[in-house]
Order: sequence, then C-alpha cells, then structure tokens
Amino acid sequence: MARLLLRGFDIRKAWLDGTAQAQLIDSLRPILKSAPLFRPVTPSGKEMSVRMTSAGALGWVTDKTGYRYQAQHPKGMDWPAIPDQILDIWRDLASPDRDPDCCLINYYGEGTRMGLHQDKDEADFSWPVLSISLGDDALFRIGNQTRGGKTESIWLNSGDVVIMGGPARLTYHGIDRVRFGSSKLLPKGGRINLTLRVAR
Ligand SMILES: O=C(O)CCC(=O)C(=O)O
Ligand SMILES: [Fe+2]
Repeated sequence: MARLLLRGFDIRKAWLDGTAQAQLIDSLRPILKSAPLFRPVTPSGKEMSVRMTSAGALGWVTDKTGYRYQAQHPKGMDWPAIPDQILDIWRDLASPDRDPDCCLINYYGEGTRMGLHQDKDEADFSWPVLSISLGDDALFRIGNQTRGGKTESIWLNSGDVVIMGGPARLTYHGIDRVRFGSSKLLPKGGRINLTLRVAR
C-alpha cells in the first residue's frame, strides 16, 4: 500500500484489497438498480461520456440549467443511502467527525474520459473529496489551482483511493482515458469511480 503525494493529492495505492473491492461492487448493485446510471449533459448542451448516479441525501447532477446538488435522481426518486462500507473508507481516511452527504458514482465505459475540472459545487471546501477507483485502469491528470499550466498524470488502478483536500481541494483534475478491459472486477468491463463529498 504505497502512499504518494502528487501536487497535494494524497494517493493511497491499493488501499482496498480484492475482497474489499468485490464487496463494494456488491454494495453498489442495488443502488444502480434503484437509481440507474444516466448520461449527464453539461450546461452548454454537451453529453458527458461517463454515465453517473449518486447515493446519499444529495446527488450531483448537470443538465441545461447547470451543475448542482439535488435531493432527487433526474427521474424523481430519492437517492439510495450510502453503504456503510463506503462510509467506513471516508471515516478512516477523511474524517470520523462528519460523514459525506453525497457519493457520486461515475461509470467509465469504453472510450470515456472526463475533462480537467474543479469540484466546486460544494458549500465548504474545508472538507476533502475522496475518490475510490474500481475496475479498469484510468489515467488521472492533475493540473493546477487555476486553468492551464503544466500537468502531471498517474495511472489509477482498482482499489486506489485519492484524497483531494487541503490546499489541493480546488486543483484541476480529470481522466484522460481508461484501459478498457484491464480489470476483471466488473463482469462487463469498465471503471467505476466513487467520489465522497460533503455537499452542504
Ligand atoms: O474518475 C475519477 O477518478 C475522478 C472523478 C472526478 O473527478 C469527479 O467525479 O469529479
Ligand atoms: Fe472531480
């Protein structure tokens, strides 16, 4: 379990072993059933290539009216609760004092990516965003606190956890590409990234 610090991002390689990864996937199955993945559209009208859903009191959504957290899935139902196993990772690595109110679930299929962005729709940036990688390898790019400038990249593998907090809380980051089929964790391939957030 190597620990790397890259531009203030605290990267815990192989934080979750294979058993823990498989348990997390099992805990996500009922969530994906009751709050199905949807394809988000950015405010400028572009479809994102990832599909997403959320668990928790709030979920992150985007459509033509903007980026925001809201209490219901776009289809109208409440988001399912965040499973305890996922909360435990937050309590271990981020804070035992306050649980996140959102677990954003991103699914990366073949050919998907996520452009460089800041996570800035949350009310209080003193809480970190904690990211959990499951499934296929992904090339994670880290930029700066403002747009532009030199970037650095690192491959994230299944079981890796990244804590984006402190001075790096508003650092630009994104996923350039996924090595589709590189992991056997998901029967149909692809990558799931969970981000735990204190939204409000
Ligand atoms: O997929 C990842 O590793 C990062 C996801 C991300 O940055 C986000 O959902 O805001
Ligand atoms: Fe992000």
